[in-house]
Amino acid sequence: MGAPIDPQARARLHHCPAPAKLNLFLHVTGRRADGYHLLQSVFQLIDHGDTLHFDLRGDGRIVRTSDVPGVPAESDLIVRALHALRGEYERRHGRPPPGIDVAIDKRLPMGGGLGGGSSDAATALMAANHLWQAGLSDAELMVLGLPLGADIPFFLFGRTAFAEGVGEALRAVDGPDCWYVVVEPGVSVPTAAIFTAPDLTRNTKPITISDFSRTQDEQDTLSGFGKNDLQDVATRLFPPVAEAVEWLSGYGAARMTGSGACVFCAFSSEQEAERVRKQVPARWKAWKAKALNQHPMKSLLQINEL
Ligand SMILES: C[C@](O)(CO)[C@H](O)COP(=O)(O)OP(=O)(O)OC[C@H]1O[C@@H](n2ccc(N)nc2=O)[C@H](O)[C@@H]1O
Ligand SMILES: Nc1ncnc2c1ncn2[C@@H]1O[C@H](COP(=O)(O)OP(=O)(O)OP(=O)(O)O)[C@@H](O)[C@H]1O
Repeated sequence: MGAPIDPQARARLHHCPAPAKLNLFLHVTGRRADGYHLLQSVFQLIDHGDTLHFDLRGDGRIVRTSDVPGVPAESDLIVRALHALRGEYERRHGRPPPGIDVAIDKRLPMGGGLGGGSSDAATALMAANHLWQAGLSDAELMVLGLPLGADIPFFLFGRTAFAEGVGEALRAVDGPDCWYVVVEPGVSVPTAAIFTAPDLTRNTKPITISDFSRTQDEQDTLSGFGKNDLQDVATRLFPPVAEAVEWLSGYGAARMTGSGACVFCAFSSEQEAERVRKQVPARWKAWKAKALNQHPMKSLLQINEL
């Protein structure tokens, strides 16, 4: 049995955004002793993603009320993140928190390189921390989230970020003010298959944060900085990804995000992005999205604090 629901506290948070991320570039600079790869990347939030709904329960249970095809509830990163937060709550407060129902409107494709599962988990941590009044700082939530997904700390950080390590060392950078067209090539790319490929580039020379920031100041930011070191392997193993890169490259500096499969290209206006989106061949799903400079949960929670 969880703690009784405080009638003064708000008992629900509906329409919570879990936005996607794009990796504007992604360099593999080495490998850790445990096999995980050291990365350098700029993570950019965009205004397209999943939507989550939370309701407190009186019985202490954590219940996913919607079906996510291919993801059983017990392995869902949302549910696993909520269990981790419940454990931390119990350690701090000496009693379990109230329970919680979570419903998911899933829009982001799995194995898309858009960080969907990690973003869902980060939104769940922010929402439950608020509803349970658990009192964890963002930094403490990041520590809870990192073992579950390398991108979770970024989503909790909630700003355009220069990331190092496996994605946990984050520094805020000014991101571009632009629109993206994102093409879903219709395949799901397992991240592990890309990182274990023998011919993966693993020795890109490390850059500094100012190498990136300087190009943002001086150059046309839409032409793209660096490259995605995972792209050569992913396009070889998954031909639809190669086709999407080739097609979108006809309109600008197109590139894959994360370990794929999705491919994106930046445009300076919504109209230009819409014009290109309309021409995407019908065999692919495609959408446009705006670059965000702050995670929308941050403002939503501030409003709820008032
Ligand atoms: C590549 C990125 O999409 C960049 O945003 C992410 O770092 C991927 O993070 P993720 O989806 O949370 O990846 P995980 O599901 O933890 O990793 C799957 C597998 O990919 C490999 N992996 C992942 C991340 C990393 N930095 N090095 C790796 O070698 C590991 O074999 C791991 O077992
Ligand atoms: N809530 C969730 N949403 C999506 N996938 C989840 C979720 N929980 C667990 N998973 C598992 O995580 C896997 C990767 O999904 P995800 O959408 O995070 O991939 P991705 O977009 O390629 O992410 P990344 O950019 O981090 O590699 C899925 O195949 C699924 O098995």
